[in-house]
Amino acid sequence: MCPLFADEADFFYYIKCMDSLDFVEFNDVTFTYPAVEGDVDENGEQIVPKPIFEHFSASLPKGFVSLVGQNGCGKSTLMLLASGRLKPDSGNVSLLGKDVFSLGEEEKNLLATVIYQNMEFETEDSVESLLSQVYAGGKFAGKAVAIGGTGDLKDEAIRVFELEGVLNHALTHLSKGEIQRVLLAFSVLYGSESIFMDEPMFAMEEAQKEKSLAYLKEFARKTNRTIYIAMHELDLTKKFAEKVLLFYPNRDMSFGTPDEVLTDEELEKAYEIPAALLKKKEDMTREQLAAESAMMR
Ligand SMILES: Nc1ncnc2c1ncn2[C@@H]1O[C@H](COP(=O)(O)OP(=O)(O)OP(=O)(O)O)[C@@H](O)[C@H]1O
Repeated sequence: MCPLFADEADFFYYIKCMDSLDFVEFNDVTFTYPAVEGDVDENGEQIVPKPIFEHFSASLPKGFVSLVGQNGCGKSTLMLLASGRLKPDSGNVSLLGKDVFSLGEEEKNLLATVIYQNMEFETEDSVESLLSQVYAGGKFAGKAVAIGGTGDLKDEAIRVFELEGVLNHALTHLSKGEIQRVLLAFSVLYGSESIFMDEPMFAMEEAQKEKSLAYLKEFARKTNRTIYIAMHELDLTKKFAEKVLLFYPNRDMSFGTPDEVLTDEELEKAYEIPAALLKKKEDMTREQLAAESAMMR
C-alpha cells in the first residue's frame, strides 16, 4: 500500500507513489463549497462550511483506478477538482501536466471527460445520432478501430454496452440503466485522455456492470487512457480495479492495489463498521446496520 504522509498539525497530506508522477497532481489545494442558504446553527447564524480539502497535496498515477469510501467522504469532489470542473480556493491542480481549471472548454474536455452522478438531458436526438456526434466531435474524430482488433469502435461500444435496442430512441425516453450505458459509450467514443466517472453504473444489471468494467479496463490499457471511477461495489473494485484510492471519514486516503488497500482493517477504518458486515451493507437499512454492528462489537 502506498503510504500516506499526513501532517496532522496543518492538514498537509501527501500521497506519493513510485509510479505516480504522471497523471494528476494536487498542490496545496484547499477547497470549500459555498455556504448553503438556510443552513443556520441554533443561534440562527449562517453556518460557514468547512473545507472539504485543506492544504491537500497528492500525486496520483494513470491507470484504471477505483475510488471507494463512505457517502460524503469526498470522492466526487476530488474527481471534480482533478478534472478542472471545480476551482480550488487556493493551490492548483495539474492534470497530465496542465493547469486544468484554466483551460478552455474544448481543451479541458479533450483532457478529461466527466460522467456526473445525475446527468440530465433535454435533447430529442436519437441515441444513434448522439453517439455519432460524440464520436465525430472528440479525439478520435469518428474513426477508431475497435479495441477487440477488428471493426469500428462505435459498433463495438454499441455491442458491449448493449445499445442495439435503443439506437432509435431519444435519450430522454430511456430508463436510468439505459442512460448509464449510453453515457459509458459516449465516454469511450469521445476518446479524451482521461475519464472521471461518478457511480456510473448503479442502475445497471450486475452482468452489465461486469461486462462494462472488463471492457473499460481493457479500453484504458489498450488506448493508454486513464479512468478514475467512484463506485460503492467493493466486490467489483476487487475484481476489476488496477489500483484503489480508499477514503477515510477524516479525508485521509490510502492508495494501492485492491489486495493492499482493501484489507479488513483498512475497510473497518474507512466504513466504521465491522468488515464482515460490509458485504451485506447495501441490502440493510441504517438502523439494521447499527443494530448488527453493535451486536458484533
Ligand atoms: N454542491 C455542494 N454544496 C455543498 N456541499 C457539498 C456539495 N457537494 C458535496 N458537498 C459536501 O461535500 C462533502 C463531500 O461530498 P462528495 O460528493 O465529494 O462525497 P462522495 O464521497 O462523492 O459521496 P457519495 O458517495 O455520496 O457520492 C459532503 O459532506 C457533501 O455533503
